[in-house]
Amino acid sequence: MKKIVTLGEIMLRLSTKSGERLFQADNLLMHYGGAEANVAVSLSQFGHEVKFVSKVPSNPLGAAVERHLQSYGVNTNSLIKGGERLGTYYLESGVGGRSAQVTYDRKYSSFSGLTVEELNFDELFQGIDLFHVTGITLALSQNLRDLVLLAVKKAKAAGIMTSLDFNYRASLWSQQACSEAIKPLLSYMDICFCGELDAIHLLGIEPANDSLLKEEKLKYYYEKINELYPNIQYMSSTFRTVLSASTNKLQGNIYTKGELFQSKEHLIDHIVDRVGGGDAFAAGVLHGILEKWPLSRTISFAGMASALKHTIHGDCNAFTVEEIVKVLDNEKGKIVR
Ligand SMILES: O=C(O)C(=O)C[C@H](O)[C@H](O)CO
Repeated sequence: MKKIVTLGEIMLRLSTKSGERLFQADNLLMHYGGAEANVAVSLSQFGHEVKFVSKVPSNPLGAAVERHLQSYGVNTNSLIKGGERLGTYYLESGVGGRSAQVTYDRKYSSFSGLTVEELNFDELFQGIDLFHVTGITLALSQNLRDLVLLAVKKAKAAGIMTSLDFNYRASLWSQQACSEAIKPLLSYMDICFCGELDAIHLLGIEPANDSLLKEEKLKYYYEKINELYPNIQYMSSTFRTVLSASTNKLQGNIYTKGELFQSKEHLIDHIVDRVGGGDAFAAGVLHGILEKWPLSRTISFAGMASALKHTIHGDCNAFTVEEIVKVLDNEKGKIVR
């Protein structure tokens, strides 16, 4: 069991039933989610001691978020109470060729107002093995950009492994602004979740030769990123092919020291909910790295963790290591007795 801190925003998610536009809905389904919270939940399900750091309002919604996290075993002692409101997002579910649509309503949230003065990183990072953040937090306010930069510097100085999921969200900010905020973090990161589009549009890397296979292209991008930021130990991403809103193909990739390891390509049909699939994947990768598993096993586990997430409602993955490994060993379709 390792000790982990993740920091980010958790929101109320309100989603339409399948087959309904947002403006038609008279009933919305409630869940709680946020990239870093989703990773915290997964890693807690994997048996780690995980602290989620955030700020939520001091009202029944803030209390509900806390109970949600606690129900998955996440430590909420560093959940600060205060500020104006819980960020919210609306999800119009996709069907067939119509993809899902997210509408954020998160301005002036309690989390976006969180400042450096409210946290004591020296205390927070004591005995911690891994600190995980995502680019979403950087998009929310200047104080959060300052806070994340300070946090990763402090984590690195304390010898803690650091991880960043780029998680670019176009509706929150421009590529230019994201690029400016992300680059200063990269000299302090050990693990990065990023792919081809991040390399080109956020890090300014020259596009790979089009004649290359997609694996060769990814290796090219990771090599180029490593030339700029040699301290990054692992880079990871998924290849996703969207066949329809309910059928995707997904394959995991992890790269280290010039070598790329891949999971099998999962055909995920009958998708129940794909939100949080990337976070389930990231948590799987982080678990394998923390447990010093061979990277071939790490990436198979992460790919399967993500595939399983697509079968359940909400943003969080709710599978244990044993359950994921059992499906990996057993593959699908068989009755588990
Ligand atoms: O989109 C966001 O900002 C979220 O954090 C909501 C979701 O939980 C997240 O996108 C899933 O990765």
